[in-house]
Amino acid sequence: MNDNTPGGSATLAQPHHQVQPGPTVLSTAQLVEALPGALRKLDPRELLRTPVMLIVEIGAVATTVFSIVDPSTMGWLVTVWLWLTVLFGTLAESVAEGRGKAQAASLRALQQETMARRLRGSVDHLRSAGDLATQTIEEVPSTALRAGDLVVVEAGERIPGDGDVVEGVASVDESAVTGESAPVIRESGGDRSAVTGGTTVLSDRIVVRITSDPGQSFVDRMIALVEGSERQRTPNEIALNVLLTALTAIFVVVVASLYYVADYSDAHQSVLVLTALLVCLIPTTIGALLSAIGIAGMDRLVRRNVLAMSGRAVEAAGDIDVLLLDKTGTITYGNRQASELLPVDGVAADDLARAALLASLADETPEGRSIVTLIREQYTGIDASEGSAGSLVEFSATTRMSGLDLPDRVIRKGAASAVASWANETGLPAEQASAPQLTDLVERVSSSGGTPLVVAEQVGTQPARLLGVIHLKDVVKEGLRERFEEMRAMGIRTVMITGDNAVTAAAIAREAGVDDFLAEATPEDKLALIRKEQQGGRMVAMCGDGTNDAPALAQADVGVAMNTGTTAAKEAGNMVDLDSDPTKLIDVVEIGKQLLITRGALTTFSVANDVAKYFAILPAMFVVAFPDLEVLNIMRLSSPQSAIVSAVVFNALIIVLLIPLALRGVRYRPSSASSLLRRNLLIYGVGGLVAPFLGIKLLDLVISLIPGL
Ligand SMILES: Nc1ncnc2c1ncn2[C@@H]1O[C@H](COP(=O)(O)OP(=O)(O)OP(=O)(O)O)[C@@H](O)[C@H]1O
Ligand SMILES: [K+]
Ligand SMILES: [Mg+2]
Repeated sequence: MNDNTPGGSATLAQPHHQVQPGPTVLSTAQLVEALPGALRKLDPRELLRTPVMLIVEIGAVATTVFSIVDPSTMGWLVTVWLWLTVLFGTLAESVAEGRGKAQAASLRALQQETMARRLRGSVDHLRSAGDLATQTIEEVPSTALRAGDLVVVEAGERIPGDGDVVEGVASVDESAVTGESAPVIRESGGDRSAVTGGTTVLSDRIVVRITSDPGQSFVDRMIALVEGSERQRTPNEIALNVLLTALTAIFVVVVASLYYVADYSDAHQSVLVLTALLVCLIPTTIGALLSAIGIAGMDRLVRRNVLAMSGRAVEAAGDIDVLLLDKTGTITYGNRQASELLPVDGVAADDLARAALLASLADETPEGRSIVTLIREQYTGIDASEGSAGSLVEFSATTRMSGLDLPDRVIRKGAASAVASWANETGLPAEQASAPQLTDLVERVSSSGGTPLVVAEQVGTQPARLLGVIHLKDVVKEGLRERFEEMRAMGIRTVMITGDNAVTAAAIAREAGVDDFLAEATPEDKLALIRKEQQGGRMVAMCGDGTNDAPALAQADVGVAMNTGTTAAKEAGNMVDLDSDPTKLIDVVEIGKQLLITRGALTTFSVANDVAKYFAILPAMFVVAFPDLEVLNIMRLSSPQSAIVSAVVFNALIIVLLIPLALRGVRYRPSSASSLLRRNLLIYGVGGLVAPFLGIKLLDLVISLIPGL
């Protein structure tokens, strides 16, 4: 299993795969499907979230009562169209939600109950008792699994729940979740240990520690996400909603006082006319489409295989200044494999091999296992039986070393600087800890982009001896350079952060085409770098895959975890990229910007529209009482009644016409914020002012043909 199969999916060469373009018009099927949901949303308690639409509904109730008491053609026309206005609003939201339904249905198929083979006892207890997979096994339904349970999964079986591989290596078919058919490697110890419930093991046998309780799995969260049921409104969206509500409240007061003013000046206005006026003046267009815009933004991300757990992060992505990327597993495929052993002068190759083997026998990381494989293949006959008497010193990202403590000696392997300072502590003089020959070997490996692990041994209480270097190789993912260039054009600086040494980091940074790098970084350093950037007022995105990236992923404004990464990383970030493609951030940024622009454009359009409608209705209402208002009657509509009905109909139709735009998003082209603003004000502001004049005039020509108007 230790071949060089990329750990990520193989989709990197074609980052924009399978993105269906959004609809340009609504299909009848879509509308019919969305209708039941739209009707349910007419419940006033649901409408409380969008007070603008609640006011329209109250208005519709008022005109219904009015029309029953005092029936007229105009009364019923206004009433019907007011109800349609509310319905079009709920329909927009329902259509937006509907787009995720098919995907949710296929995800639900992954949740079917399977039998799981659960091990009795804790992992440590089982491990000390021998091979995990031969322990007592009980069959339980997958729904009975709880976080902490251990299960065995073999080739051909479905993984019964989310978890981390604690023993073994397997190739896994994750296509049901990621849509990518190439199998991925999942293995214990490293950053590729997380498995998703519902995916299938293709080869070998793994022991998985379940990490989620029923109902809280990754697939559960995905379903909630694509259905939009868990959508939290973002601070921006809430602020805009408050603004729209305030505007609505002002118009309610204005129109109510108009009732008295009109009465006083003998130009009495009916509840019907005033309600129609109110609905035309309040920002119904954006009120109706606001929620659909947000849902559609999340949906566009899902279509690009990115799961955003928070809408706030999607909006933040629109303003990103810096992108930090972990190296191993993010920029590279994360399959660091031992490729050669390089002993220093005076050390026999077999002695280095034995020490390296001893230091790796119990090392469950992919690096450790690949060292064992290499030595077993190339240095046959090395005896490492004494290893069983030793105790493992596990690798940690903080010490950057691992090894074995034997009764008579201690063996360490790890990052050159870490091993050098350890050797120094055992009494090895500093100049010997960085002897020129060893430094040469380290340089040689590093400058090729490889990771050097220095191997050292301390016998008794003597100073440690440095034996040589293990060359770990990793492969940079394809197509990164062009995409990082695109980011540069968008004004985003890319910085690679790695626990590796500076020379390796520089080589990989050059190959991948990032702007800058930070080497020998501990998890704390990664976190500190993000804080520093944020304190400088910059918005930071972070892409990572490892448990050691988790704090940084949590701190970043946008934290994108690779799907190949650990459970800890996926839980810490606010997005997961199912394709494990760090350059996917470009799409995330574009969608974030597009979301903000679409909301701004439709708000501008909505308000401009309402201003224009004022000129259609007010002259019509008062022209009989005040003939002087004739100068304002620039639209020359056929009758006051027809004018009012036309305005109400236009107000409702414009919502339906704009649903496709709300769902698809306003087109985003990289350009400066100010030119974007200018362009949008021009199109949506001026467009919003002109549209009602044309629309209402045309409607009036038709509506005036109706008898009684
Ligand atoms: N199994 C291991 N035993 C000893 N040392 C290791 C082992 N694995 C990695 N190292 C050393 O520790 C350093 C840090 O490794 P780690 O996987 O934490 O990197 P990182 O911080 O995630 O950065 P990146 O993923 O970007 O390379 C490596 O560069 C390597 O020198
Ligand atoms: K309106
Ligand atoms: Mg890593």
